[in-house]
Amino acid sequence: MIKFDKVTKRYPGGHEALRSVTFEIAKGELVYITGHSGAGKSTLLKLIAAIERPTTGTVLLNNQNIGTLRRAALPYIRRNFGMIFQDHKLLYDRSAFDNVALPLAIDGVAGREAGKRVRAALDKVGLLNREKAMPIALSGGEQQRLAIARAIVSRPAVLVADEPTGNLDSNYAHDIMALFRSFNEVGVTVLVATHDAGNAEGRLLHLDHGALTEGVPA
Ligand SMILES: Nc1ncnc2c1ncn2[C@@H]1O[C@H](COP(=O)(O)OP(=O)(O)OP(=O)(O)O)[C@@H](O)[C@H]1O
Repeated sequence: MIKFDKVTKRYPGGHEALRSVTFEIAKGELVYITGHSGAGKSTLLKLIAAIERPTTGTVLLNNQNIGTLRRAALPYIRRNFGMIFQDHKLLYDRSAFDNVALPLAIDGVAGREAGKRVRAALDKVGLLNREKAMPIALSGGEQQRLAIARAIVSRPAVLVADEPTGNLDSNYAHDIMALFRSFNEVGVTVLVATHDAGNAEGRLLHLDHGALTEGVPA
Protein backbone atom coordinates (compact mmCIF):
# COMPACT_ATOMS: atom_id res chain seq x y z
CA MET A 1 0.00 0.00 0.00
CA ILE A 2 3.03 2.30 0.50
CA LYS A 3 5.85 2.15 -2.01
CA PHE A 4 9.00 4.29 -2.18
CA ASP A 5 11.15 3.97 -5.28
CA LYS A 6 14.55 5.74 -5.18
CA VAL A 7 13.08 8.63 -3.22
CA THR A 8 15.27 11.65 -2.57
CA LYS A 9 14.04 14.65 -0.61
CA ARG A 10 16.02 17.87 -0.80
CA TYR A 11 14.77 20.82 1.26
CA PRO A 12 15.25 24.39 0.04
CA GLY A 13 18.87 25.27 0.76
CA GLY A 14 20.11 22.04 -0.79
CA HIS A 15 20.05 19.78 2.25
CA GLU A 16 19.32 16.15 1.33
CA ALA A 17 17.13 14.68 4.08
CA LEU A 18 16.53 11.38 2.21
CA ARG A 19 18.80 9.78 -0.35
CA SER A 20 17.50 7.25 -2.87
CA VAL A 21 15.27 5.38 -0.43
CA THR A 22 13.45 2.27 -1.69
CA PHE A 23 11.02 0.10 0.32
CA GLU A 24 7.49 -1.21 0.35
CA ILE A 25 5.01 -1.52 3.24
CA ALA A 26 2.03 -3.85 2.97
CA LYS A 27 -1.37 -3.29 4.52
CA GLY A 28 -1.47 -4.39 8.16
CA GLU A 29 2.28 -4.14 8.86
CA LEU A 30 3.83 -2.68 12.00
CA VAL A 31 7.00 -0.82 11.06
CA TYR A 32 9.50 1.11 13.18
CA ILE A 33 11.60 3.80 11.54
CA THR A 34 14.81 4.26 13.47
CA GLY A 35 17.93 6.38 13.15
CA HIS A 36 19.87 9.24 14.76
CA SER A 37 18.50 12.75 15.17
CA GLY A 38 18.39 14.31 11.70
CA ALA A 39 18.56 10.91 9.95
CA GLY A 40 15.37 11.70 8.02
CA LYS A 41 12.69 9.85 10.02
CA SER A 42 10.20 12.74 10.18
CA THR A 43 10.79 13.50 6.51
CA LEU A 44 10.00 9.91 5.59
CA LEU A 45 6.73 10.04 7.58
CA LYS A 46 5.77 13.37 6.00
CA LEU A 47 6.23 11.87 2.54
CA ILE A 48 4.09 8.87 3.52
CA ALA A 49 1.31 11.14 4.80
CA ALA A 50 1.54 13.33 1.66
CA ILE A 51 2.59 16.36 3.73
CA GLU A 52 5.78 16.67 1.67
CA ARG A 53 6.51 15.56 -1.89
CA PRO A 54 9.67 13.84 -3.10
CA THR A 55 12.30 15.84 -4.99
CA THR A 56 13.07 12.81 -7.18
CA GLY A 57 11.82 9.22 -7.19
CA THR A 58 8.24 8.09 -6.64
CA VAL A 59 6.02 7.68 -3.59
CA LEU A 60 2.96 5.53 -4.26
CA LEU A 61 0.09 5.43 -1.77
CA ASN A 62 -2.50 2.85 -2.78
CA ASN A 63 -1.01 3.03 -6.29
CA GLN A 64 -1.43 6.80 -6.46
CA ASN A 65 1.70 8.81 -7.16
CA ILE A 66 1.72 11.66 -4.64
CA GLY A 67 4.40 13.49 -6.63
CA THR A 68 2.08 14.02 -9.58
CA LEU A 69 -1.28 14.32 -7.82
CA ARG A 70 -2.99 17.71 -7.95
CA ARG A 71 -2.53 19.64 -4.72
CA ALA A 72 -6.33 19.71 -4.27
CA ALA A 73 -6.37 15.90 -4.15
CA LEU A 74 -3.91 15.65 -1.25
CA PRO A 75 -6.42 16.25 1.60
CA TYR A 76 -8.38 13.22 0.38
CA ILE A 77 -5.24 11.08 0.49
CA ARG A 78 -4.43 12.37 3.99
CA ARG A 79 -7.79 11.14 5.26
CA ASN A 80 -6.37 7.61 5.22
CA PHE A 81 -3.84 8.65 7.84
CA GLY A 82 -4.00 9.29 11.56
CA MET A 83 -0.97 11.41 12.44
CA ILE A 84 0.65 11.75 15.84
CA PHE A 85 3.27 14.48 15.88
CA GLN A 86 6.25 15.02 18.19
CA ASP A 87 4.66 18.10 19.77
CA HIS A 88 1.08 16.67 19.96
CA LYS A 89 -0.40 19.72 18.16
CA LEU A 90 -3.32 19.80 20.62
CA LEU A 91 -5.60 22.82 20.86
CA TYR A 92 -4.92 24.13 24.35
CA ASP A 93 -8.06 26.30 24.53
CA ARG A 94 -10.36 23.31 23.90
CA SER A 95 -11.29 20.41 26.16
CA ALA A 96 -10.02 16.87 25.67
CA PHE A 97 -13.42 15.96 24.18
CA ASP A 98 -13.33 18.86 21.70
CA ASN A 99 -9.77 18.04 20.62
CA VAL A 100 -10.81 14.51 19.69
CA ALA A 101 -14.07 15.70 18.08
CA LEU A 102 -12.25 18.05 15.70
CA PRO A 103 -11.36 15.56 12.93
CA LEU A 104 -14.96 14.31 12.99
CA ALA A 105 -16.31 17.85 12.64
CA ILE A 106 -14.08 18.28 9.57
CA ASP A 107 -15.61 15.09 8.14
CA GLY A 108 -19.12 16.39 8.89
CA VAL A 109 -19.80 13.96 11.75
CA ALA A 110 -21.58 15.73 14.63
CA GLY A 111 -24.12 15.25 17.41
CA ARG A 112 -24.69 11.88 19.08
CA GLU A 113 -22.69 9.90 16.53
CA ALA A 114 -19.68 12.18 17.14
CA GLY A 115 -20.12 11.89 20.93
CA LYS A 116 -20.21 8.10 20.70
CA ARG A 117 -17.05 7.94 18.59
CA VAL A 118 -15.14 10.49 20.68
CA ARG A 119 -15.90 8.55 23.87
CA ALA A 120 -14.93 5.25 22.22
CA ALA A 121 -11.57 6.79 21.21
CA LEU A 122 -10.99 8.30 24.69
CA ASP A 123 -11.86 4.95 26.23
CA LYS A 124 -9.26 3.14 24.09
CA VAL A 125 -6.50 5.38 25.44
CA GLY A 126 -7.78 5.31 29.04
CA LEU A 127 -8.98 8.92 29.17
CA LEU A 128 -12.75 8.48 29.30
CA ASN A 129 -12.95 10.13 32.72
CA ARG A 130 -10.95 13.17 31.52
CA GLU A 131 -13.14 14.31 28.64
CA LYS A 132 -13.85 17.70 30.20
CA ALA A 133 -10.22 18.39 31.13
CA MET A 134 -8.24 21.05 29.31
CA PRO A 135 -4.99 19.67 27.83
CA ILE A 136 -2.88 21.81 30.16
CA ALA A 137 -4.38 19.93 33.13
CA LEU A 138 -3.20 16.60 31.68
CA SER A 139 0.21 15.04 32.26
CA GLY A 140 2.65 14.62 29.38
CA GLY A 141 1.65 10.97 28.97
CA GLU A 142 -2.05 11.85 29.03
CA GLN A 143 -1.56 14.57 26.43
CA GLN A 144 0.23 12.05 24.24
CA ARG A 145 -2.66 9.59 24.67
CA LEU A 146 -5.11 12.38 23.84
CA ALA A 147 -3.22 13.01 20.60
CA ILE A 148 -3.52 9.28 19.85
CA ALA A 149 -7.30 9.36 20.52
CA ARG A 150 -7.60 12.24 18.06
CA ALA A 151 -5.57 10.32 15.47
CA ILE A 152 -7.73 7.18 15.70
CA VAL A 153 -11.21 8.72 16.00
CA SER A 154 -11.70 8.80 12.23
CA ARG A 155 -10.70 5.11 12.05
CA PRO A 156 -7.77 5.65 9.67
CA ALA A 157 -6.29 2.73 7.75
CA VAL A 158 -2.79 3.91 8.63
CA LEU A 159 -1.42 5.35 11.88
CA VAL A 160 1.74 7.41 11.59
CA ALA A 161 3.48 8.43 14.81
CA ASP A 162 6.59 10.60 15.05
CA GLU A 163 8.53 9.91 18.27
CA PRO A 164 5.33 9.22 20.22
CA THR A 165 7.24 8.28 23.36
CA GLY A 166 9.98 10.93 23.05
CA ASN A 167 9.43 12.78 26.33
CA LEU A 168 7.79 10.04 28.37
CA ASP A 169 9.14 7.84 31.12
CA SER A 170 9.53 4.17 30.32
CA ASN A 171 6.19 3.07 31.86
CA TYR A 172 4.20 5.45 29.68
CA ALA A 173 6.35 4.61 26.69
CA HIS A 174 5.63 0.92 27.21
CA ASP A 175 1.86 1.55 27.43
CA ILE A 176 1.82 3.65 24.29
CA MET A 177 3.75 1.07 22.29
CA ALA A 178 1.29 -1.58 23.55
CA LEU A 179 -1.56 0.61 22.34
CA PHE A 180 -0.03 0.81 18.85
CA ARG A 181 0.39 -2.96 18.78
CA SER A 182 -3.28 -3.37 19.72
CA PHE A 183 -4.35 -1.15 16.79
CA ASN A 184 -2.08 -3.16 14.53
CA GLU A 185 -3.67 -6.41 15.74
CA VAL A 186 -7.05 -5.23 14.46
CA GLY A 187 -5.65 -4.53 11.00
CA VAL A 188 -4.38 -0.94 11.15
CA THR A 189 -1.05 -0.35 9.40
CA VAL A 190 1.19 1.32 12.00
CA LEU A 191 4.38 3.30 11.33
CA VAL A 192 6.36 4.63 14.29
CA ALA A 193 9.49 6.77 14.12
CA THR A 194 11.67 6.36 17.18
CA HIS A 195 15.24 7.01 18.31
CA ASP A 196 15.16 3.83 20.26
CA ALA A 197 13.36 0.76 18.93
CA GLY A 198 14.65 -1.08 22.02
CA ASN A 199 13.00 -4.48 22.14
CA ALA A 200 10.33 -3.48 19.62
CA GLU A 201 8.63 -6.34 17.83
CA GLY A 202 8.01 -5.57 14.21
CA ARG A 203 9.81 -4.61 11.07
CA LEU A 204 12.65 -2.11 11.23
CA LEU A 205 13.60 0.51 8.64
CA HIS A 206 16.84 2.13 9.77
CA LEU A 207 18.03 5.45 8.37
CA ASP A 208 21.57 6.81 8.52
CA HIS A 209 22.08 10.33 7.17
CA GLY A 210 19.08 9.95 4.87
CA ALA A 211 20.00 6.53 3.49
CA LEU A 212 18.21 3.30 4.34
CA THR A 213 20.76 0.94 5.89
CA GLU A 214 18.47 -1.73 7.37
CA GLY A 215 15.28 -3.00 5.81
CA VAL A 216 16.69 -2.36 2.32
CA PRO A 217 14.97 -4.65 -0.21
CA ALA A 218 17.18 -7.52 -1.37
N1 LIG B 1 11.48 21.97 6.46
C1 LIG B 1 12.81 21.77 6.41
N2 LIG B 1 13.62 22.63 5.76
C2 LIG B 1 14.95 22.41 5.68
N3 LIG B 1 15.58 21.35 6.22
C3 LIG B 1 14.82 20.46 6.89
C4 LIG B 1 13.40 20.62 7.02
N4 LIG B 1 12.92 19.55 7.72
C5 LIG B 1 13.98 18.79 8.03
N5 LIG B 1 15.13 19.32 7.52
C6 LIG B 1 16.48 18.74 7.61
O1 LIG B 1 16.43 17.43 7.06
C7 LIG B 1 17.19 16.50 7.86
C8 LIG B 1 16.30 15.35 8.31
O2 LIG B 1 15.36 15.87 9.23
P1 LIG B 1 14.22 14.98 9.90
O3 LIG B 1 13.41 15.90 10.74
O4 LIG B 1 13.53 14.21 8.84
O5 LIG B 1 15.09 14.00 10.81
P2 LIG B 1 14.67 13.07 12.02
O6 LIG B 1 15.38 11.79 11.83
O7 LIG B 1 13.19 13.04 12.13
O8 LIG B 1 15.27 13.86 13.25
P3 LIG B 1 14.77 13.94 14.78
O9 LIG B 1 14.92 12.56 15.36
O10 LIG B 1 15.72 14.91 15.40
O11 LIG B 1 13.35 14.42 14.74
C9 LIG B 1 17.77 17.32 9.01
O12 LIG B 1 19.10 17.66 8.67
C10 LIG B 1 16.90 18.54 9.06
O13 LIG B 1 17.61 19.66 9.54
